[in-house]
Amino acid sequence: MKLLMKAPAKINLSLDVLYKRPDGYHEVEMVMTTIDLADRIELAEIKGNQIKMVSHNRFVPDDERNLAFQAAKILKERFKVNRGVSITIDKVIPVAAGLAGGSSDAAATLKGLNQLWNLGLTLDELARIGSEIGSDVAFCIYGGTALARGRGEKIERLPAPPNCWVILAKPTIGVSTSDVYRNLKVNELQHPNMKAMIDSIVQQDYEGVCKNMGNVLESVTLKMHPEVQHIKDQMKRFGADAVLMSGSGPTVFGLVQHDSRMQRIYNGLRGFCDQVYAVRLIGAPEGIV
Ligand SMILES: C[C@@](CO)(OP(=O)(O)O)[C@H](O)COP(=O)(O)OP(=O)(O)OC[C@H]1O[C@@H](n2ccc(N)nc2=O)[C@H](O)[C@@H]1O
Ligand SMILES: Nc1ncnc2c1ncn2[C@@H]1O[C@H](COP(=O)(O)OP(=O)(O)O)[C@@H](O)[C@H]1O
Repeated sequence: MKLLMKAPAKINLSLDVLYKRPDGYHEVEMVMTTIDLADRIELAEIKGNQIKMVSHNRFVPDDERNLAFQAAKILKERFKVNRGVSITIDKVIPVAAGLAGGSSDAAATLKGLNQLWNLGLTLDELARIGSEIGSDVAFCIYGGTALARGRGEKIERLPAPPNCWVILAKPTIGVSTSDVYRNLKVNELQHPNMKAMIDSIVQQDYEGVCKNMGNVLESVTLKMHPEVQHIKDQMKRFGADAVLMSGSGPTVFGLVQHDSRMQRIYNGLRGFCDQVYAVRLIGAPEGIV
């Protein structure tokens, strides 16, 4: 038997860091939402008792370092599953980009294998297992829009934000999430207004969402990589309503509601940035409006 899963990317509409914890992680508050840019994962039963990992992208490991492999391994060991599976990733989401591609692949693998192996786990149980793999995996299990706290694994679901286009531009640099957190000066941050962001989403106030976007990790990544600031400036100049870096970066996203303005920004950015996408916010979990 075979299963095809969609693994959508996320953006952080708002990302705040409250303090550094004794365990080395940072206590965060983030509003996250899924976008219509997704990897495709094929899960196929194979003979034997192995996990076979297939990836045709040179930046994506095809062994136990892959987060999807780790997801399968945890389920297999914890629930004593004596069956083989091959996991094939068709990579669409840019890698090491602040879009949670690896976390989303892990989440889709957990959800798919839960079905394929008839494990009967709830979303909450899958999210708890996912958070052992990475801080963003729990959010990716639920999808949609959520406030994430703790190190990112405590999820409170939110309604979908007002509909709009998301234009993404990724400069040709990779950013290490742990480097960004390590260089963060937690006492010198300009905190975004998380409550105003959540209220704007609940009230379907598009201008409010735009006005309250903020990401404290920009203070590190923009200094390390000035080209990210340059892309932000260009996106604003071409007419985006609001512009922000996603996660630890380096991907920059801009929001816009009008189709013609989206097209103008997209065409403008294509002139000097290789990886540019224009997608819709999904905002609600698949199948739920
Ligand atoms: C910054 C964010 C925002 O959504 O996303 P990305 O930019 O990676 O997409 C997340 O917080 C990233 O989540 P994720 O990529 O799953 O992080 P993990 O694998 O758990 O951790 C990678 C490293 O980042 C640091 N880390 C991560 C999360 C956190 N709350 N505090 C931390 O200090 C730790 O040093 C950890 O070793
Ligand atoms: N399935 C996967 N897809 C992408 N990267 C993966 C995957 N599994 C492991 N990785 C590793 O995780 C690193 C971060 O990848 P990714 O999840 O795309 O970025 P981010 O954490 O910025 O959202 C990559 O450099 C890659 O080596």
